[in-house]
Amino acid sequence: MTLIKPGDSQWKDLLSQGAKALGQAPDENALEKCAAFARLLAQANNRVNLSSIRDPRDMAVKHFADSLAPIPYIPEGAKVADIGSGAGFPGLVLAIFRPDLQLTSIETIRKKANFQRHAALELGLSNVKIYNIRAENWKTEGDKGLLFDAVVCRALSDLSAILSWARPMLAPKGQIIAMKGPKGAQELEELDKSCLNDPPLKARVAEYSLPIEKAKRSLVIFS
Ligand SMILES: C[S@@+](CC[C@H](N)C(=O)[O-])C[C@H]1O[C@@H](n2cnc3c(N)ncnc32)[C@H](O)[C@@H]1O
Repeated sequence: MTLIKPGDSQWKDLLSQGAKALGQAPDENALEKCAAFARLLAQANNRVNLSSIRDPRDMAVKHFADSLAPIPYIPEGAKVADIGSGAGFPGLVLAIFRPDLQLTSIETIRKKANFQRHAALELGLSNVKIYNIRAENWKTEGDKGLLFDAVVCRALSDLSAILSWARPMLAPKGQIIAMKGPKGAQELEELDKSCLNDPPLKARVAEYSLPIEKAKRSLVIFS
């Protein structure tokens, strides 16, 4: 196996392959921004613990390519919140691949939110705002009155907690996209269905394969 480094040309090839497997045709500008983001994350992760995914291949596939899975479900020009965004996944990658989106990234741990601010500035991501708050405090501590067409999250919490945090942030007809591992359908099956009332939400599951690794992943989509 050849040695690949975060953000080098082989790393970009891997991400490009992963993006294509998920139906996205990445342009060179998006690939280069992701590469720069990967280099910043790798450097920062040497100093402070921001993410347990450190292997460059895993970064390309499990962080960057996987972050693209919600793209087909997000309408053009949408206002999107990523809650519990950690070091910026999927939010910052969505903002890079979809400059039409207005992306709000919400993360409660200060060092992670600060890293995202640094990365967004370095990468010139003018469509991103980062809030170091808890998602459930959006209405009081966030941008008052701003509601979202889509609230996405990955590896955040169980579905009932996600719904309780995301629902108050939704614009009319907004949707919640929870990125889950292989057991999204089972989690939805086990969800207390009273969580889907008032106002009513419909739920569905879209399964996909993590590119290259072929591991099963799922999106639980509430709309
Ligand atoms: C397992 S990490 C996942 C990070 C990122 N979404 C990813 O997939 O790489 C979960 C993140 O959610 C953040 N978090 C947990 N509860 C939160 C809340 N109520 N509001 C905002 N962030 C939260 C944690 O601080 C942590 O960074």
